[in-house]
Amino acid sequence: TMQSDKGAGLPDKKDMKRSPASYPENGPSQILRLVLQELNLFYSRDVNGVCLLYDLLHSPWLQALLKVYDCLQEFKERKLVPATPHAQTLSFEVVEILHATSSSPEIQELKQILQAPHFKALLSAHDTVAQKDFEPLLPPLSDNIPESEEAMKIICLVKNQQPLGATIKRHEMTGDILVARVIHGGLAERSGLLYAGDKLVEVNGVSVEGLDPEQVIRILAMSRGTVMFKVVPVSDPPVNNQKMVYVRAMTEYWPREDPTIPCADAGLPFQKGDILQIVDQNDALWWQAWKISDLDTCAGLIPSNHLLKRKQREFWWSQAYPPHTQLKSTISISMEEEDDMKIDEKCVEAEELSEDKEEFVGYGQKFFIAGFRRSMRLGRRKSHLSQLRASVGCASGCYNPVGAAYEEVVRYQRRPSDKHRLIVLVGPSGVGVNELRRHLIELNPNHFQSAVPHTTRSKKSYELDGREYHYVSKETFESLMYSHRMLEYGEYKGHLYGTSVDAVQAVLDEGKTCVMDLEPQNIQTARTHELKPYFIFIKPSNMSCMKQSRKNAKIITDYFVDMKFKDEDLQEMEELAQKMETQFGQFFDHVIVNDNLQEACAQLLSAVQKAQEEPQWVPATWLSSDTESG
Ligand SMILES: Nc1ncnc2c1ncn2[C@@H]1O[C@H](COP(=O)(O)OP(=O)(O)OP(=O)(O)O)[C@@H](O)[C@H]1O
Repeated sequence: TMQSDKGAGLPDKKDMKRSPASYPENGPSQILRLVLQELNLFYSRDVNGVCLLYDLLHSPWLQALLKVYDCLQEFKERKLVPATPHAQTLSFEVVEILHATSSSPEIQELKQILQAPHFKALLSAHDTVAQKDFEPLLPPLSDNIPESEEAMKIICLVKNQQPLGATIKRHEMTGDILVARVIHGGLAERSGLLYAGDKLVEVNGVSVEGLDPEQVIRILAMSRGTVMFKVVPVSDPPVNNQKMVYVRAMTEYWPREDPTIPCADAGLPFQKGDILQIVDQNDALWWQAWKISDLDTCAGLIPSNHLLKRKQREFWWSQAYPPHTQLKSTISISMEEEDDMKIDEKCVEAEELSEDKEEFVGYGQKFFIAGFRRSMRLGRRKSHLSQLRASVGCASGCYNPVGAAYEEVVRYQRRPSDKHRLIVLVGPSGVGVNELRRHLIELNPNHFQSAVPHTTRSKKSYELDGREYHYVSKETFESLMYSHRMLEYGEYKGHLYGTSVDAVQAVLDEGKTCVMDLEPQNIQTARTHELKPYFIFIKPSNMSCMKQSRKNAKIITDYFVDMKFKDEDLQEMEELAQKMETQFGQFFDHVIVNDNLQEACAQLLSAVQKAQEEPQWVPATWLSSDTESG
């Protein structure tokens, strides 16, 4: 019964839909009135619980609240314009008038309301909004401030045992102590209060006037908890709107050994090949950077590209950068005269034949692996020896240009549709580069492949063009050389041997991974966007381990066949590896120590898979040339 009764008393739905603002008589207070009328009927009939509900709904506070709600609804849709922006003044005037009028209880009440603090505050807020006066108002400056007076800022920083993250310097002309730079991610920078160029006036209440920067630093060092600075702020604080760049360090840098660094503590040491994120290049000489392997510390100072190149040039002659050579036992022989070479010919030729057999049957495989020929490997070494010889005693030939100190890099993730990256193994002669390469290819010969090298020697009866070698004329070979289409080449017994870019491309075009080894001098030739090579450095273990693991290993020389490693060979291999790392370490994407062969093979396989499947840092130019061509 209640439902039907209630329904009868309610306004019909059509009316309800209309906006309560335009018909306030249909608003909640009106509805309440109607509900109360209905409840009244039940009240008289004494239905259980109705009294309680009636009293609740009848309560004056609820009715007042709903009236306020109705009014707000009404005003919500109107654009409000203040009747006056000076309600406070008006209120004062009204109070004045009320004072002068004869007092009645109503007048007394009105005076009380108008003078109550919360009402005055309400009017004040009203006027502020009405006048749209949202700016803070500063007291006017007094007229007698001298022209030279500078605005000061007092800054308190809680040190908490961390460095301040700012450096200071003395202005050459004025002798003022200035904030030289604020280190990214450091305390000062995070506070957002101290800027490069701010002039220090006081530190912890001590005036710095006439002090040396070192003395100021001593004051700073003594303060443990809070440091208080009084500074004259720089007129236009520098804004850092540079985009962040990632670079590969092409050289190493040790701030503690650099007497020119403004603050050795703030320096960032790095090694060749480290990836750095440069966050500030505002200064022409000193940049700020993070090592991506160590992002939670604050940034450090590094020399700018220009400055580091200059430093490299200065240190150039004092550093040993000998070109990579092979083991001495082979060098000493090769450096001797032609006669020795002749004695040797038979041995090598015989050896090459036996190696051929090995390639066909020795490994019990049905496939053929090109590019492991002894003559080719020896030829390549020879070419470096001749380079070495040519540079001896030739002043201009000794010039080794210094490249960029940093190389911009980007993250590259190979998409499944992209060609595989070329895998290049680099290592000192005899370390096992070819052993590892051969093992990798044998693991999955359908996926891993060598490139077929070129030669100018004539084809032997049992060979096939394009299988052992591409047999080409000297002219063709030389034109490939001169047009930079040869990744490496050398001469052996009057014949040229080498691996071309196209031979590598042919493997990649088949959707396979090309695996090759290169002398480190040729790394730069191979570093192109079309091959996107991934360099793995194969390195010997320590002497005692090597002696053990190389007990039965044989060195390849062009003189002795199947010669065992002597201690000095191993010693020399270690030295060569060190030199290679010093000179070319920046190019190595991965390093494997070849001690236990099985372990080294497993590491190689996993590194190669990561190179193809996981994001890696590559020179930025590789990707920009991709977009240009695509
Ligand atoms: N981890 C290893 N344990 C034992 N012997 C090894 C290991 N790695 C390589 N060898 C052996 O060392 C010798 C030299 O290896 P390999 O011919 O691969 O050297 P390389 O680095 O290719 O040198 P080169 O460039 O002079 O040809 C071979 O007899 C090889 O079997």
